[in-house]
Amino acid sequence: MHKLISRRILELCSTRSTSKRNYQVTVVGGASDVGQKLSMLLRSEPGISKLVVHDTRMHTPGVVMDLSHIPSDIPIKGYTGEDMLETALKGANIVIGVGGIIRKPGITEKLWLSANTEFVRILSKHVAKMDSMPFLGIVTEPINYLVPMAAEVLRSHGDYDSRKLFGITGIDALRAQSLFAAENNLNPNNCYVPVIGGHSEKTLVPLLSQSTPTSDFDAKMSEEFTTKFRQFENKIIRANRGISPTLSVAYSALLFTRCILNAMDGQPSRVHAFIENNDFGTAYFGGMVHLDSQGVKDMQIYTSLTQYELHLLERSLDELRKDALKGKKVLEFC
Ligand SMILES: NC(=O)C1=CN([C@@H]2O[C@H](COP(=O)(O)OP(=O)(O)OC[C@H]3O[C@@H](n4cnc5c(N)ncnc54)[C@H](O)[C@@H]3O)[C@@H](O)[C@H]2O)C=CC1
Ligand SMILES: O=C([O-])CC(=O)C(=O)O
Repeated sequence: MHKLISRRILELCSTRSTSKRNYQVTVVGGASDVGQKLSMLLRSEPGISKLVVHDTRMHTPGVVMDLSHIPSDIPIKGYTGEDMLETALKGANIVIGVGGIIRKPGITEKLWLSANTEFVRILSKHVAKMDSMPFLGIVTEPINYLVPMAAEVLRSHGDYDSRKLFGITGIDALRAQSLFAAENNLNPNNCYVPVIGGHSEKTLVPLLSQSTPTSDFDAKMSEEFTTKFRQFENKIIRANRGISPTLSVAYSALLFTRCILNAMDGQPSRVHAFIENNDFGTAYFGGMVHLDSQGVKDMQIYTSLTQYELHLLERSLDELRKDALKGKKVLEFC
């Protein structure tokens, strides 16, 4: 039964929206590397009635003009500068936050963190002022504490609906799927490995015990898989000469948007994301989220985890508690 569900999850998330209704999607930080790629992918996504690209970068109009030369029946509009953020958000059903700063050589951890915190703080504050809360998906890192921080800002500035706030973490499931297929010499399209926990080396928990197809990894192989999987982020940054990945990240944000479009239309939909969830003794948790037209319905629960997976989960929860606290505390200094 579980295997069938897993396969279905894959089908659902990669199925294009067949939406007959129309929805506005606003990409904030849309002139960034990830934002441009995501906007290009969204340009031909059915179910979107209007694509809005917002960024503080002065070349944003050029990015929008470039995108407009890809023939599409989806109108596209661009806005530049923080004073235009309110206008860019107006009417949005889905808002994707992909701004801030990318990790790259010369950018210190402190600068990276403060720029990304500021980006998410400003975005959340403006979203809180909207007439009704749109679906808000955050790509900006570190997700483990910027999503809890966004919730705090939304709560203190307006009507906050926790069912509509998501950290976009589909990249983790895509990486686990690709690695599992490569290690087993399988077609990735037929593989699935659930990933729970958070979006950082110490909090990612791949569940090989729940894989499709069933894994015959012994304990040592499972540990090796987990280590390799958890190091993917650093490995790709190193291979990219110090720069964060953008292609697969944009693709995972496309899948996220698609799943939300399907859910808004009342179709069964599930998405891999980091959300407010108290079920595991921490305020926020990531995994496969079941959606309905109002947002989060519940999160997939897995049984029969191995001792090793339970140990990883315990350690992950400790870290997630600290990250959520950091997210709340960081606002005191803003
Ligand atoms: N969740 C994930 O797996 C990953 C997340 N990321 C995150 O995605 C974000 C974007 O990465 P890149 O596209 O490579 O960054 P980038 O450095 O190419 O661009 C960042 C963009 O954010 C814009 N921006 C900054 N403040 C803004 C504001 N207040 N309003 C509107 N726009 C604003 C900048 O003008 C710039 O265009 C980064 O924060 C990074 O942490 C990147 C890779 C993986
Ligand atoms: O933190 C970053 O910039 C990169 C990242 O999240 C990832 O590759 O999963």
